[in-house]
Amino acid sequence: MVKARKYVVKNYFEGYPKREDYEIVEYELPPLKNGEVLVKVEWVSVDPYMRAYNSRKTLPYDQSGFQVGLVEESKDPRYPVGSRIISHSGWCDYCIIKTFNSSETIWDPYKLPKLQGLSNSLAIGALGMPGATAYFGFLEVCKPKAGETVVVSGAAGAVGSLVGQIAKIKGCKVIGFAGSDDKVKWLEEIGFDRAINYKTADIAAALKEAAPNGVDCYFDNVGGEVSNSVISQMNTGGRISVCGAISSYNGPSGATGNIPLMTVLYKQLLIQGIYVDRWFDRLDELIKDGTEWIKSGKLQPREHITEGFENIFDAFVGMLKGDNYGKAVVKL
Ligand SMILES: NC(=O)C1=CN([C@@H]2O[C@H](COP(=O)(O)OP(=O)(O)OC[C@H]3O[C@@H](n4cnc5c(N)ncnc54)[C@H](OP(=O)(O)O)[C@@H]3O)[C@@H](O)[C@H]2O)C=CC1
Ligand SMILES: CCCCCC(=O)/C=C/[C@H]1[C@H](O)CC(=O)[C@@H]1CCCCCCC(=O)O
Repeated sequence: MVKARKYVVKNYFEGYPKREDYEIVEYELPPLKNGEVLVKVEWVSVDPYMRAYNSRKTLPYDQSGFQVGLVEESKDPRYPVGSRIISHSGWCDYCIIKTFNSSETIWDPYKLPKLQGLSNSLAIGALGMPGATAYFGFLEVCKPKAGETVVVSGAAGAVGSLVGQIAKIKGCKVIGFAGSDDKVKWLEEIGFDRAINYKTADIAAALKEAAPNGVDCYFDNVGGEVSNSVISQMNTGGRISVCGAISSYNGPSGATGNIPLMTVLYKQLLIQGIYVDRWFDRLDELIKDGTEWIKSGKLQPREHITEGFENIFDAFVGMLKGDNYGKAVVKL
């Protein structure tokens, strides 16, 4: 019998999640059935949606989340002992994964893609769900052209830092918004033409100065005041990919600001909300381009690594508060 631990959410969050909103439950895993594998979890992801979806769930619930796991016992020949599996099995240290419905949706388990020697953690970051969000959500919706001006909010985070770098690969001018001067410095080091600290700058004035000819593409991770300012400065025919609205997740629900609809109208802007799920069947395209770009140094995926099962909660709240540069992951 294998003993496992998992995080169970007991409460609806008020403001930032609190440690007492979670309980760590220890339990014994049952024997494996056909079509199941026993997995030792190696990497766990902490993501903003875990905050945003809390109010929609029935309590109590097991905290979901992507993870990379090592197969220690197998009753599915497709996943032999010693192989690795990506699944949405949540914050736990051991688990049993049902493999029968592999790879039908983004929440089904799938084999760790071939990462050519890169860290397996990238499979839940730049070469996994957040990477696919950046790659498809930006390229398919914003359809950037070389020379265009691209703005990214949440630019120093997992998705945003990739979008900005992909935009540079595509020959665009890139401006990012992030929450500290040190993040601004890092973004400029990895190739952003300009980064702006949204907490201290006059957002509209700083953007006007950084993008005197207006904005063609906007990849929005945050909503709120930043988005209102950016949308107000879009050029005719501009494209906006609405990926997230984290400025509203920890506060009163729906507090995403006022979209300047008259600008949308007279600039004929395209605004599209995206859910990465819809591109999941094209993950191989991300893996191909992403590994190539990383290996050649064109894309530098940064990870903010916290160690230890007991520290997953702290990593989660730290990410919500902006501690992370790039993808926040936990190594068990
Ligand atoms: N649509 C989809 O399919 C998907 C959507 N998403 C969305 O993408 C966004 C980014 O996710 P992800 O890259 O994983 O997370 P990040 O790695 O960007 O981490 C969250 C970041 O949000 C920033 N932040 C926190 N509070 C605020 C605020 N009030 N205003 C502005 N920024 C804030 C912090 O950076 P800072 O220091 O700069 O404030 C923090 O680092 C989220 O909105 C998420 O929900 C993610 C994956 C899939
Ligand atoms: C309502 C807030 C929108 C948040 C946008 C966002 O971050 C979406 C992320 C999803 C992405 O499309 C793929 C995912 O895995 C993320 C959502 C996962 C939803 C599962 C929620 C239910 C659960 O906790 O089991």
